[in-house]
Amino acid sequence: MRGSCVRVLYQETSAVPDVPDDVVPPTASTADAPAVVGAVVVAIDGPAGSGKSSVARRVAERLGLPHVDTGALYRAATLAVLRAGADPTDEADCAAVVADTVLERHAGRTLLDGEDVEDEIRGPDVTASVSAVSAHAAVRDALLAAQRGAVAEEGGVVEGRDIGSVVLPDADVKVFLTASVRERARRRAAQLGRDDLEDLEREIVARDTADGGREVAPMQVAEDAWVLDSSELDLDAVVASVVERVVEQVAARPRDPLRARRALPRVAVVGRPNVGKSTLVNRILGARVAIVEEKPGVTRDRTEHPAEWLGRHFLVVDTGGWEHQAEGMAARIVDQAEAAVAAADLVVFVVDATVGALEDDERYARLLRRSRVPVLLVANKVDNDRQEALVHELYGLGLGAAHPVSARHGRGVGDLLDEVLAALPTAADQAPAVSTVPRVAIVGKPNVGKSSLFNRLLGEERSIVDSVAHTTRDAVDTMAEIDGEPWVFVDTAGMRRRYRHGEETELYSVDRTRAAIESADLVLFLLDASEPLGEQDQRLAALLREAGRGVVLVCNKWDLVDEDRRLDLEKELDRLLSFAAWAPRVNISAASGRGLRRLLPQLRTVWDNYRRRVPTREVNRLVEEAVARHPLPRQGQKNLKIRYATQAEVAPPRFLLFANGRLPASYRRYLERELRERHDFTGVPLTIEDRPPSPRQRR
Ligand SMILES: Nc1ncnc2c1ncn2[C@@H]1O[C@H](COP(=O)(O)OP(=O)(O)OP(=O)(O)O)[C@@H](O)[C@H]1O
Ligand SMILES: Nc1ccn([C@@H]2O[C@H](COP(=O)(O)O)[C@@H](O)[C@H]2O)c(=O)n1
Repeated sequence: MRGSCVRVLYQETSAVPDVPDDVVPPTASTADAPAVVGAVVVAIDGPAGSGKSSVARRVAERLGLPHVDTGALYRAATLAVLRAGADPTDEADCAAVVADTVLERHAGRTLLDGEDVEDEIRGPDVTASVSAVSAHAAVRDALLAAQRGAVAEEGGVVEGRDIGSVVLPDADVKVFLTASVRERARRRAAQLGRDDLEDLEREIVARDTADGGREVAPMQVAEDAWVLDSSELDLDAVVASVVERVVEQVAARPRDPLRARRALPRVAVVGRPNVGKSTLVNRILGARVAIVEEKPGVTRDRTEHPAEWLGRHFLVVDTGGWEHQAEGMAARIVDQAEAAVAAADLVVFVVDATVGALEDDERYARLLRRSRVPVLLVANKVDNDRQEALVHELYGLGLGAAHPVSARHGRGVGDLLDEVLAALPTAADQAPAVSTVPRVAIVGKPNVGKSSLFNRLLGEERSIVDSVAHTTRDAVDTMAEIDGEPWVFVDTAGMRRRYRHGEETELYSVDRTRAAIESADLVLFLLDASEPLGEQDQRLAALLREAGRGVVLVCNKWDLVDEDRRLDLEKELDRLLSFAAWAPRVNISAASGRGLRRLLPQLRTVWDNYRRRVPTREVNRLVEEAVARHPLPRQGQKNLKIRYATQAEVAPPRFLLFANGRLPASYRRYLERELRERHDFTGVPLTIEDRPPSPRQRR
């Protein structure tokens, strides 16, 4: 059997290697896929000939997103059915054909079992039968995960009939593109060079009726879709309004750090060679459809695949076999497996239950126990009840009870996936809500005066409203009202003192400070102005640089600073905080209270700036004017162009530039300076990202 699976690839592919039964190998690669930052998903549904493909392709091009033509998949599946001589109205026949077919899309072409069929699927025979084939639940099921997976990482502009309602109900923007039947027939006639308008109208109505009247996933206007009637609009006007809509939507999207930092949680499947990892991965990906994808910079020894279970999406990372003291190629595989563990949110450690725990399994278990990643131990090859007893022998690995599965037969895999979901972080776990009350972390090396500053800030008339202890560590956040305004001070327990070896020390650690900074909006970075700045200050500055929070620099012990020290300090500060020239500075003496009057107003200003939003129109005007003053450089043969600009996020502000190539960092810095000149972003880091076209669009 040629593999009991439909493989649907939306990536550039090389030759498809021979594969053993039920193993889907990684074959695709994206040369330099853009980072998963602010991936946008645009769904464009609509009736036949309404302009979906033309609009989706251009919108994708303009926004630097992949274009996903789902109709091409149904058309290719239909061609396979016709070629097999199967009956397009017979669900079982169609499903059987589709299950034994390899469908690929790359560079705008459609391949059926390796053959380019892009032109043939657009012909009248396929068009006449495609509605019948696509009405079958079994066919739709087979293609569903592939369509979702196609946008799981990079986002994309996806066109079809049920994208906004069924395939991607969480799409950022949903457009239902329509036009009168007469207009669509006219356009089609022009496109195909036909003049039988009435026949064309009849064909269009027949396809709309079938697609809108079927029981499964009919064509329909999704509840939150924007209906755009293009009967009296030309193509450019339609494209411009869709792009504008997307840009506005992205700008209005609430801050979502999970999405911004990493799209999906990762589950790494690891274990010795031949314990059944790949078979398990294929089971997890779903019996019949997998988008096989290689990540840039990742060799075939470690591949990532979008997967879904009970409506939740995650990435499954398939790794090569782990061996102790491996050399050469095997050593590289081990490196990749270890890297996969380090980057994972959850590790599925597979052991062959029929041979029990070998020395290498024990070594690997020790390594995993030391890692901070949660681990699910899986006993594979448990094909029947009798073999369940084998599981108990794996307790000795110290990773808890093993989950018995048979990856080959699917036994126990559903239960395992339930466990995977339970162990994975949810979006709610990872994405702190947008703050309405500012959260402030006071950070600085031990004994720099954090507690004194905190007490001074709160003063006598100010009331502590509440202190909330976290459950996982002894951090305490303090909510306080200062001059009638609520503030949260993060991890105030970290400022407390404790005794160790007879000495008073602070509860201080870099990890703890990092956690405090990450959970805050604003940071008061406290330095001892009276002493040379040292290594600990540098370490904290590095944390600040990474975290991208609002910052007020506080130079404490100012009463001890003489003229010589002041001159040295300026130089030291220039070096230490060269990346944060935007941070305001207040010199204080927390002990005497001198200078403190100025601190709270600064903090308020930074808080306002941190949430500042510049309207899209204004951002575009500013960029246009900046480009007019300093034209963009050429990139090879191409004139670089910024097509749109928008502020995609607040708190902290993030700007997106949709360009036709990579903008030099120096140019982004220039635009940052322009933004700061016209808008008050004192105290706030600005991120200026460009979104060049995806590799597929560059071809
Ligand atoms: N707003 C428009 N004004 C004029 N022509 C248009 C407009 N939109 C699309 N067209 C033209 O109409 C024709 C059909 O468009 P297109 O193939 O993109 O439709 P479609 O919705 O993808 O069709 P199908 O569902 O059959 O695949 C193309 O020649 C396209 O250039
Ligand atoms: N999401 C989708 C996309 C398409 N179909 C079916 O495929 C036919 C061809 O689509 P085109 O966009 O290429 O015209 C279409 O008529 C539908 O029957 C679908 O069902 N769902």
